[in-house]
Amino acid sequence: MSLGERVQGMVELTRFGNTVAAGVLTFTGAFIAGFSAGDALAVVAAVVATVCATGAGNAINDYFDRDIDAINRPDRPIPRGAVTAREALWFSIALFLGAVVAAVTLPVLAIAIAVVNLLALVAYTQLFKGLPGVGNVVVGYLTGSTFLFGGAAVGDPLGSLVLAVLAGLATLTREIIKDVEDIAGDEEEGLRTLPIVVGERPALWVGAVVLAVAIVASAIPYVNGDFGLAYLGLVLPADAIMVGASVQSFSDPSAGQRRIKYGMYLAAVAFIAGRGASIVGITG
Ligand SMILES: CC(C)=CCC/C(C)=C/CC/C(C)=C/CC/C(C)=C/COC[C@H](O)COP(=O)(O)O
Ligand SMILES: CC(C)=CCC/C(C)=C/CC/C(C)=C/CC/C(C)=C/COP(=O)(O)OP(=O)(O)O
Ligand SMILES: [Mg+2]
Repeated sequence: MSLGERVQGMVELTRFGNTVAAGVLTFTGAFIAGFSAGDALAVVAAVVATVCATGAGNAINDYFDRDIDAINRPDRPIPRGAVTAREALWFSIALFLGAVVAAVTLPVLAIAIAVVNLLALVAYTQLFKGLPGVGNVVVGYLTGSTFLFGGAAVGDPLGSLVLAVLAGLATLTREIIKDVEDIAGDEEEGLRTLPIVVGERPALWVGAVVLAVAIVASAIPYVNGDFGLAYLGLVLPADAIMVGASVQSFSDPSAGQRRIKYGMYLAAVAFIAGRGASIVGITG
């Protein structure tokens, strides 16, 4: 393999798009909680810690999954020979260290969230992924926690609590649907994911109920007066996209989980717009 192919393999190991998205979520958490110019360094450190941690988590997932991926995902960097398993492991360790170095500069609560998250990322593939629903809850927690982490970095972890809980619930639903999509491969690997244990339709119903709770709760920032019409005007279409996606997941899980992700991005934009409007004094 040429140097270029190895570097491309390393970048792919991190799932670059997802790592950048996770960094944006942490920045959003800090923005919703409220930051000033004096928080700039802490926000940068929190974003760097999130990007490194997510890249490390994805790389170590491919390291542990290398035999399974040789069958199910032969295009991934380790099975196709772009990077060796050892290189992937060392790359992941380097990224974990980068996350630790960035995180130790933050307030103690942010450090605590980082420690829990780094341990969860290391343990995910071997410990949580194969237990019914547990891996899904862990990924939901990790995604939601990025907002808490951004808030904690600027001294207000609870400032983005509603956003964190909604993101965690919507991610939980999406992960359950993704497990329905992956039943064939996961069964071959001997994993006990939720749809394998309880059946496809019951699992999709669990996902639908979790999403329904999140959608009802998405009214809270408007009802309690934190955000105004800018929020409502964007979160309602986001809710509608996610309801449609949940219904679609019963006939086409793959399309359903992709559509939920679009709804989640629009919901995140609704929070940013709601906060932006309240900063400039538009409260209606
Ligand atoms: C009901 C309601 C209003 C919910 C709020 C939803 C919200 C604000 C979500 C924000 C979080 C968000 C935009 C997440 C983006 C998706 C993401 C990066 C999820 C974490 O990824 C884990 C997953 O395993 C990666 O999968 P894939 O995308 O298939 O590579
Ligand atoms: C705030 C801090 C410090 C960290 C946040 C870290 C975040 C946002 C993680 C979210 C993304 C995540 C859960 C990554 C972990 C690795 C993972 C679940 C990878 C998915 O790998 P695939 O190979 O696609 O799926 P499976 O291995 O689960 O089948
Ligand atoms: Mg994997």
